[in-house]
Amino acid sequence: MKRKMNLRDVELQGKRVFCRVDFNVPMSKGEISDDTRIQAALPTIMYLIQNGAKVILASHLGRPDGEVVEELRLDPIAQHLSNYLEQPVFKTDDVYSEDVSKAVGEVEEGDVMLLENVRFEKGEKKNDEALAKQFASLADLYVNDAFGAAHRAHASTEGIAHHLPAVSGFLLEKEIEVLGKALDNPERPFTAIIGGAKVKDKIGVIDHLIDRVDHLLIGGGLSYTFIKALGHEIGQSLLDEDNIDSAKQFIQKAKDKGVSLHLPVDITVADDFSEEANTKVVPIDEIPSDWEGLDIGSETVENFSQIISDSKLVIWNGPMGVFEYEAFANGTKSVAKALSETEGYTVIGGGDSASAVEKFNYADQMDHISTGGGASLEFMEGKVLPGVAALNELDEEVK
Ligand SMILES: Nc1ncnc2c1ncn2[C@@H]1O[C@H](COP(=O)(O)OP(=O)(O)O)[C@@H](O)[C@H]1O
Ligand SMILES: O=C(OP(=O)(O)O)[C@H](O)COP(=O)(O)O
Repeated sequence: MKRKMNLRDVELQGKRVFCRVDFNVPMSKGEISDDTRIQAALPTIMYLIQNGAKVILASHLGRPDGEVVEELRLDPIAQHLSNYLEQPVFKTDDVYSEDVSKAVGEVEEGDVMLLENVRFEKGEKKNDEALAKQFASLADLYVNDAFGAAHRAHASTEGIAHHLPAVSGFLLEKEIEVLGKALDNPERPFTAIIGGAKVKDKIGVIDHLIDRVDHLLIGGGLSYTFIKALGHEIGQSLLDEDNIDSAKQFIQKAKDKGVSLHLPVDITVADDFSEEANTKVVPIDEIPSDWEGLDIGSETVENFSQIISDSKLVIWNGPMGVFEYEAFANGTKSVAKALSETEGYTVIGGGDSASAVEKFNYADQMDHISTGGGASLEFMEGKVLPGVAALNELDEEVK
């Protein structure tokens, strides 16, 4: 198998480098509320600086849909980044214009420039070839370090790669390596934990993982469709009627393949979807008709924790309950704790699971927390990520 080229494979000294990063960070009142993605891009940016590149960074923020949205300008991000780098970050007011092109011409070795939010341009999301060529005209080399946006075929994530030598940054490379190894050559026992709210969104992941894992643990809102598929009544719990048959098929497929599919055995039910609701823990075949399941119960927590503890590799995507409310956070918190304690390698697949791990202060104890929610889900579904596919390959064969 050939491998994608990375930063170490190319000469950077004096080169103008267009580096796509994912600085799509949560903002609140103009302030960055979580800068994980900015920090995650630092190794690549610092390497470019230290190796004498002229660095032109590009990112999207939010979904401005081809219009200039003042609140989505990247100025606070440029400021924040400049604090980390301890050097100025020159921010342009346009994404692409004659002024931008001129300013780029003045960037010197070791300088860092940040273009305006690429989604202010209509052509970005359309993967417009003219815009991709304009981006390419600014540089000698393209580096993609935006794993969080690698599932998007946009002008700055995919199109540009056809017009310049194109290599991966360190973050993108690590994400692909960790997730790829888990799927292709996992240490065993290999356990996947899938939770969250929507069965529909997780079907592809479950389908792909069931062929690879030893244990599949299912919790959270989507587990009720499985419990229903087993023939139990689930009261007011979340149900995806259209996918009961898929759940049945997965239960059968797991049996056929010898994969241990673990569903909750008990549930924390509530008489209302609120923090103040009355709650109790019941076995899955005793959910009262006017109550709803909002977390996994204590026996399930014990089962899941034991399996996690015995695993060599664990991938987790989706919370076990409505962890935003303290009353229903125990399952998610306990699974996070079990992951923090296992000797196995632990991978958090972005999105809500990553927020939960942060919230409960277990982030430092995880081996890898993906910076991409949608991107890691698509990767775990076995889909090709366009932002990765477009990068150049090295001719040398690797094992
Ligand atoms: N039993 C449940 N009933 C309703 N919602 C739930 C339940 N368990 C988890 N959730 C909700 O699921 C949401 C996350 O779902 P989803 O977007 O599918 O996960 P992810 O972002 O990890 O992929 C959380 O906001 C959580 O409150
Ligand atoms: O935040 C992102 O996605 P994620 O929340 O699924 O990780 C990425 O920056 C992609 O953004 P998009 O879903 O608007 O294309």
